[in-house]
Amino acid sequence: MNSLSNRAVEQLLGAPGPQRWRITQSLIGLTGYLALALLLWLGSAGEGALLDRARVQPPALAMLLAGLSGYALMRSGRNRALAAVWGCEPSLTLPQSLIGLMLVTWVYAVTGAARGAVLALLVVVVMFSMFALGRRQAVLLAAVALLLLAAVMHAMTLADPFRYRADVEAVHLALTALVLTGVTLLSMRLARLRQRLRDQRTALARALEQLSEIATRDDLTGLPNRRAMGELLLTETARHARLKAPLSLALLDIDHFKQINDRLGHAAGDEVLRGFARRLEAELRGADVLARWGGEEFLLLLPGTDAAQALQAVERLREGLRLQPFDGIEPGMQVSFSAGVGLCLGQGDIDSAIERADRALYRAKAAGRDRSEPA
Ligand SMILES: Nc1nc2c(ncn2[C@@H]2O[C@H](COP(=O)(O)OP(=O)(O)OP(=O)(O)O)[C@@H](O)[C@H]2O)c(=O)[nH]1
Repeated sequence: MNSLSNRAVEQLLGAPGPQRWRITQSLIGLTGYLALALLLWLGSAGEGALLDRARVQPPALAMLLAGLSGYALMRSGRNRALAAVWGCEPSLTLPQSLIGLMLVTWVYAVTGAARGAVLALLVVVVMFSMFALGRRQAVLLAAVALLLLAAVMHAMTLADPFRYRADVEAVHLALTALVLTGVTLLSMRLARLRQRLRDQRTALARALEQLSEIATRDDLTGLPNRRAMGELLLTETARHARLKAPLSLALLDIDHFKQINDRLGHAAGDEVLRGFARRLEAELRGADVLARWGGEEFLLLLPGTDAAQALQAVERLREGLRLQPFDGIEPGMQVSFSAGVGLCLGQGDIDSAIERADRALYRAKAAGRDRSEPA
């Protein structure tokens, strides 16, 4: 039963999303037109009716046609193509409101003594449209509504000055102008509030992005930090176990870094860390990830790489580093690193694999530095 009603809603309103909202709005418009056409029909029924059937029938039919075509346009999705051609938003609010205004002023012209009530409808059309329009379009729409009304009133006072007195029409026009001005000012305020809300949402999204960047990046080198690498290790080991592919990691430590700091200063030491990260990253393959593990220590993750290939990759990094001396910090300055390189056998092996790499790194340091040791 539930799925049946869901299917009926889907048939009527289309798939969920922004277009469904537009279709719903067009259905609300169609309902409004239907209600007004029904009122005109009822008001013109029977002997001595308030309204003249011959005069109200054409605008009533035109309203039905407009309501149905509005729904058909949205339901078929043709509104998007039209919006692209006209350069407006896909709800087609402005053209639809202009049609609504013309129809309502037409109804005003044919409803004789009952026409005063129609003015409220004019305000309703403008009010509904203003929620979707920008400030300039809102003012334009209110101005068009008043101009249309003034033109119809003028024509009526010329055609039948006894029934349509100029002073009564002028009062109608002035009151409508007053209400429309109020509605326009209110909608401008709403538009400002909506804009502020949009700006706040954008700022919030940007702040969240920055926060996640801060939480996962090392600010000195721009590399993923220890926390991000920890998460990556968990997902990558699980993925590689599923793929039954090897995964290696290498712990890299810059040699004699304390001396660099002591001799050149902490700021130069920072610059070396940045330059080291940049140089190594430039040599890495797309899938490999280098993270700052702490101090002058880096962890390299090599997906789809066995231990022998990982050792080769680390030696390629060493060669790349050798070819790019740190001239900007001190002419001819060479920076080297020692590394422990080995396989990681799965999620449960992450900590021990890092420990094995750390012990291998210690051996590389003990053996004279600037070399790699298998873990
Ligand atoms: N400039 C700078 N120095 C750092 C940073 N993090 C750690 N260090 C320094 O890195 C140095 C590491 O020194 P040690 O652990 O003795 O190692 P080392 O001098 O590289 O010697 P070996 O590793 O044995 O070759 C310490 O002096 C730390 O203060 C940093 O972010 N910036």
